[in-house]
Amino acid sequence: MSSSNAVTLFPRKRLRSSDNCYTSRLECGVCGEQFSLSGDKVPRLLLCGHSFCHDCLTRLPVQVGTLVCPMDRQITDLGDGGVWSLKKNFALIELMEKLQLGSVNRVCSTSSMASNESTHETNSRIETICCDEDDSHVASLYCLVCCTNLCYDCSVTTHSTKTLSKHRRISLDDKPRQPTMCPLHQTHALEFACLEEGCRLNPAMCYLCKEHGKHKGHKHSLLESIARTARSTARDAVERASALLAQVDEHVAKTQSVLDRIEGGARLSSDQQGVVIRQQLVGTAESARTCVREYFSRLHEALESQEEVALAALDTHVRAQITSLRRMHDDATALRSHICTAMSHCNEALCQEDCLILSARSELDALDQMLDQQQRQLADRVSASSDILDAAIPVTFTKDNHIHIGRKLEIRVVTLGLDGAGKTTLLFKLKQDEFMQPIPTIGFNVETVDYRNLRFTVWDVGGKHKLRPLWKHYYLNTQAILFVVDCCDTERFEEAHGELAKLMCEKDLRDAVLLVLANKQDLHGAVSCEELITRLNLHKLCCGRSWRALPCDASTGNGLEEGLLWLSRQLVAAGVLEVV
Ligand SMILES: Nc1nc2c(ncn2[C@@H]2O[C@H](COP(=O)(O)OP(=O)(O)OP(=O)(O)O)[C@@H](O)[C@H]2O)c(=O)[nH]1
Ligand SMILES: [Mg+2]
Repeated sequence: MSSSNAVTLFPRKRLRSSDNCYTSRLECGVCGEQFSLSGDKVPRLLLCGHSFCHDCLTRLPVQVGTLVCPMDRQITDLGDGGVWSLKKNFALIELMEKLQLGSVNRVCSTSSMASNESTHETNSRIETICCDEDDSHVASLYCLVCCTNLCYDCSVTTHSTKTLSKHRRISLDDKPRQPTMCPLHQTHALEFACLEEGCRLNPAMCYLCKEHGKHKGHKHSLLESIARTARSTARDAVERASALLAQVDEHVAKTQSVLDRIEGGARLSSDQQGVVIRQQLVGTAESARTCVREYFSRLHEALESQEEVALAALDTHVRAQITSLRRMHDDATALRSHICTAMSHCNEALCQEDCLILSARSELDALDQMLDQQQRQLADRVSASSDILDAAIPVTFTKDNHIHIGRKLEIRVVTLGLDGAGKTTLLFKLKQDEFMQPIPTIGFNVETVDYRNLRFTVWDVGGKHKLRPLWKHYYLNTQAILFVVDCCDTERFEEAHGELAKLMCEKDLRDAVLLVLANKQDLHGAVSCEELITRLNLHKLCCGRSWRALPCDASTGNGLEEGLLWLSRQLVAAGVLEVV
């Protein structure tokens, strides 16, 4: 084999500085080329102890069956076999094998160090072995004769001769592994694995360990088959890990992209001409903050304008009240002066003699009449202006922030429900705090019920079947519906449900709040309010409306106060303010 075809066991680039000291000893002293494990460059020993490659030895001059060492000129007998009869330098070959193994291990350890940088890269480096002929090529074949890793091209070029082309080359995956020798019996390879639990830490053994040594009689298996299983497990794990890694990468990218979208900030991108553009992106967090700020800014503006309207209404009210009070005050002062004048006339008359007082009789009668008249007028004026003569200025706000100034804010309520549910009884309990036995209502009853600074005008309409078509005439401007149900009359729950369902569809009652009164709780057999809610399916029926169901009974009035409070909270902003 020519030197160009010589199998290079140690690609020069792979040798570390510590390996350089071996290099000179692994080179033939004649041609200066590296020894190989076999073939033309295999080292052979002369009797003097020097080694030269087989190729060079065949070129040295043979004199009478002897060779002269080119180093110390000592003579070695060749015998019949010529150069082939010289022993190979096995010590050197073994050293070269060990160095080769060390080189492979270093490749692996380099790969594992790189795993800290990226597990992906690690996987590919473990798989990648360089071609021994050219480091820049990736090996895919292994020559069983030359013991070299080769890429396809180098395999063709280095094995082009007739002899070398017969070398068997196999896929790198099928490359036979070097057997590991037993540390106790160095001539025997580790071929078996001990399966005993106690030998778990160090299960590999050679034939001697198995038959006669410390693993004698232990259960065992072939090291190769166990290693194959372990390798297959490792391969599966690598596959699964790489699939998982892809998922994790995707997840990491996604979380980062969401973070970027939330946080915003500077982004670099390039346009079609490749010019890098810096963009400042607004994150969604900042957009949401802007949205909140804008909403409250609009709300502040609306509230400020509503406040101005309310203050203007209050000022107008106060101005009107003051004007009326001043006029009333002036009138009263003028009246007082009239009365004083009349009094002094009367006092003067009292001092007159009898005949003189007689002549003043008609004048005194007129004065008397005038006093009567003034007294009546004053009483009328005082009763008509009871509101004006109150220094308190109660204010109430509706849900849409409109101001109501004065004692009572009027609320229109309509009481509906089946006949006999207790509507009229409840109305009288509210109005007069009395439990009455009313007759069935034909037509309607109407009463006002004062509650704090609200005045409820309650319309109670008869619930008999033939009267129900009249209910619709009471809907307009109704702010609240009281729907009364007799909780003892469970057989008519379905009928009650049907009537309530119709009410919920009425256009004029769209904005009215609904208070369902579970009445007659004092009677034995009355279902609870919770059960009524379920039986009438109120959550579904009243969905989207401001509604509540409360237990009550008209005999004691239990639950009515709570009902009025709930109504007032629904109808008036900030609840019901106490009159100042
Ligand atoms: N024990 C008890 N009886 C009640 C209660 N509420 C109403 N009643 C009685 O139930 C009956 C019917 O009451 P009404 O108030 O007339 O019923 P209504 O809903 O006005 O009936 P219509 O006017 O026909 O629509 C009367 O005998 C009431 O005394 C209650 O809470 N407890
Ligand atoms: Mg009635």
